[in-house]
Amino acid sequence: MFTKVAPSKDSSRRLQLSSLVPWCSEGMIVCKKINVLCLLQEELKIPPTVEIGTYGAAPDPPPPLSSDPSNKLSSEDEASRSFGFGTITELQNLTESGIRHIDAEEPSKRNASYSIMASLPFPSTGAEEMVVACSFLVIPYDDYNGGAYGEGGGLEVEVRRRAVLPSLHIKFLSVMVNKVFCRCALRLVEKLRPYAINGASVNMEEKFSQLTLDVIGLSLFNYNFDSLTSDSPVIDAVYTALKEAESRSTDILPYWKAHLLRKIIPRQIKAEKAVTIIRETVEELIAKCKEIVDAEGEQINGEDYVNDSDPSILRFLLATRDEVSSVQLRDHLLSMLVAGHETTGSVLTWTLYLLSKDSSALAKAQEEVDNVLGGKFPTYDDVKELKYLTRCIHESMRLYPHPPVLIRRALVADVLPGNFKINVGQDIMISVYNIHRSPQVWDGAEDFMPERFDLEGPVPNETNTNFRFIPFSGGPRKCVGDQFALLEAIIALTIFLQNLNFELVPDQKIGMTTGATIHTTNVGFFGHYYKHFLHFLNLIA
Ligand code: HEM
Repeated sequence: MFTKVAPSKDSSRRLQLSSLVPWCSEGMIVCKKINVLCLLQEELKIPPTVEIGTYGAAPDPPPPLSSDPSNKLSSEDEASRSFGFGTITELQNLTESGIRHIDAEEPSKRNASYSIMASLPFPSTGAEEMVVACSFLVIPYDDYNGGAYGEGGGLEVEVRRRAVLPSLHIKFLSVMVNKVFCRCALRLVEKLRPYAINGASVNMEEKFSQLTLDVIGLSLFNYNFDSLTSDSPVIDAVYTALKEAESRSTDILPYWKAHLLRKIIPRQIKAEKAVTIIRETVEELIAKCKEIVDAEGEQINGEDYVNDSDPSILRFLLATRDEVSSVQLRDHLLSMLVAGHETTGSVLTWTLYLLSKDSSALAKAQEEVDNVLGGKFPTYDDVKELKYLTRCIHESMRLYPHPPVLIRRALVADVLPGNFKINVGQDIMISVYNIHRSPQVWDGAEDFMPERFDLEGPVPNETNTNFRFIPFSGGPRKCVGDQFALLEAIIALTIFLQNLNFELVPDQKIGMTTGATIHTTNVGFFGHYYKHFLHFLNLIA
């Protein structure tokens, strides 16, 4: 998305948003590929292998935890299984029509991922999926694995979450606001100033991607990618690996699982090299940090421990001295790098885009920023007062959720609300995009209306919206970085709005293309056909 910038103060904080980075293949091709994949899987009777965001070779399909389907709940039990906000029966009542018929008569003839995808009518109302989302996102690890950012089995995910969650405490977040988020955002503004002065347009998707890479590097390992300023082999490697992860999520066949092919196909050779560079860099950072922690005999003092000279998550994790190997630590950190980089960059891109299309919302957000901060840097406490801007970000995540689809693989046979019969090894895909844009779920579903989320009410999440709003997913696999990401996005936009005005470069046809997140693209389609097409694409991408 290209934008034109102008310095704030005198005339304006104006930046022109314009065209786009087609990172991924054009949408129609993606959706055809997935269809073909599903048909092939059905034909060959192999479990689906759609993966998003994994590094390196994918693990083998997990063995079922329970080989005895009779251990499953009876239908009465099923109906009364509680999900914290109601039983399945109540959930079904959330939609007027309940779940639509979805080829449930002959489930054994189909692979469920195909079955579920094919039988939800396109465009789906979103309401059906909301009900399913309510139920299976909150089911414990043992029953479903696979997430948007990796396929780790239940235990692996639990270990990872237990390891990283304590590091994201409030004190850490407030230190990050000051030491990392504000500084990186200011650096972005400095980088944009020349564009503003010269009246040149700028690709904001690229700039936000660089910003969020710098932020996540500093926060995770106190490593400055400095991608806003420079190019380096490590930055190249990160982008190559991320792009590969995204491409794999839409490849027709997972040919890259074959060891030999990984050694001869140029794209795979490049990807393997990139992953090696990243792994070695992170291993080096871990080793260095470990040396310092050991030399200082550092001991953690309390749950909200932050080291002043190095407040990173790596330092916290090493100082806690939990039983975790360097390889595990490296993989925890890399999964956070993948999960936390492009997502936040995309949220920033689309929020800016939406604000550029709605001058009254933009004016309100700018006014709030000026009133609350009066030109000073935002602190952790100030963020609570930036209510309108925060709702703009929520509304942007409603319209453009990243990732647009959540994936789970069933480890045991199950029956979801609406009598969706699920067999072991089958994939279930929930289109967050459809839920978030469903007219049965939202009034003015396609409109950008930040006020729909009460400014004085609680921050919207999956629980207080009954799974109508699930940008960070929900249940045991919910995003661990939700608070971090929200703060990062609020601070970046605040500093951006304080310093720059912006407008879209006129006459652009901005569209979407999906990978692990929704990217902007100027390969556009118009009107109803385009929307219809996207609905379809996002349901199965
Ligand atoms: C606005 C930005 C972000 C969005 C929209 C987002 C959204 C999500 C979603 C939807 C999931 C998948 C959950 C599922 O499969 O049910 C997820 C997982 C995850 N996110 Fe985020 N995320 C964001 C930023 C971050 C950041 C900044 C971090 C790290 C600091 C992070 C760390 C993770 C991790 C580690 C997982 C995997 C959890 C697991 O393996 O169970 N995310 N995120």
